[in-house]
Amino acid sequence: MLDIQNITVAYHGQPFLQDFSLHMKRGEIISLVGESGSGKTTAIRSILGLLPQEGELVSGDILFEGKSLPEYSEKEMQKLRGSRISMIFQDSGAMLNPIRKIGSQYIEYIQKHEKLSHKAAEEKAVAMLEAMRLSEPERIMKSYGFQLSGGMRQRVGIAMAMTFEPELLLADEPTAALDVTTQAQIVRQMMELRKNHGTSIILVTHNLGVAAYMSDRIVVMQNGSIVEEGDRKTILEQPGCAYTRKLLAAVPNMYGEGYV
Ligand SMILES: Nc1ncnc2c1ncn2[C@@H]1O[C@H](COP(=O)(O)OP(=O)(O)OP(=O)(O)O)[C@@H](O)[C@H]1O
Repeated sequence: MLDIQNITVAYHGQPFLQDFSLHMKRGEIISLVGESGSGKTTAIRSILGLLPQEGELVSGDILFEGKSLPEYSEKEMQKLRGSRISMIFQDSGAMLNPIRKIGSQYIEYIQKHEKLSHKAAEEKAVAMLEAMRLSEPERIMKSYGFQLSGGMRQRVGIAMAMTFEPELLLADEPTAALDVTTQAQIVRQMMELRKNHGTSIILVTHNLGVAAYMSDRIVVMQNGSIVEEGDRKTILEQPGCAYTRKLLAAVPNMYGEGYV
């Protein structure tokens, strides 16, 4: 479903992400792991054409269901984002407008992608918030972002990203800022999305525990390149490269569901 072919991304004209390739099947979960600055975010932002101004995709191609994403117009991309491909960030809640109530933003977002009455859109939003195990969804709809905790805001952002059961979910450190219980809930929610809708997920994470728990495959990155990739078991039990071993050694206790 997604085929990233040898892409190179430059910042200020200097190539950084080099020759990055990734082939992904429907319903697959792949984690990108690596130290800060290794290029994980750059890789997933290029898929959606959301590189910062200084960044540029200089070569390679990204095929989504056989179509070249870099050839999409901005309008076509906007239609794709948030419906067929969604992205969640470490602080998705920060994308909410602070001076508007959550409900009106959520309803507007739904109506942008689907022809629904105000009432039907509202019901859909409330149902998604409930699915994120947010209690009192009606109250949340009437709140401003600052009236919610960071973890609640994050779950609102994730609910929005999941509203249209995307075919591909790009998750950039989605649980990093959350407490362990909320982390586990969100991880389960993502797994359910895959189970119920066959969503493919690319997860960027520092947390090898989360990567170990969720992914079918793990891709290890360093300095803008892939240094190792393989199925979860191989990477965790027989890492081939010293850098992967170092990352693994830095995780105190990564086995067992208790970690996530
Ligand atoms: N806006 C930018 N302008 C210039 N260089 C950038 C910019 N964004 C990223 N870079 C370069 O790309 C490198 C990788 O950044 P990226 O965010 O992709 O890494 P990462 O592995 O996701 O790191 P982190 O885990 O800290 O988010 C940075 O160290 C920097 O050199």
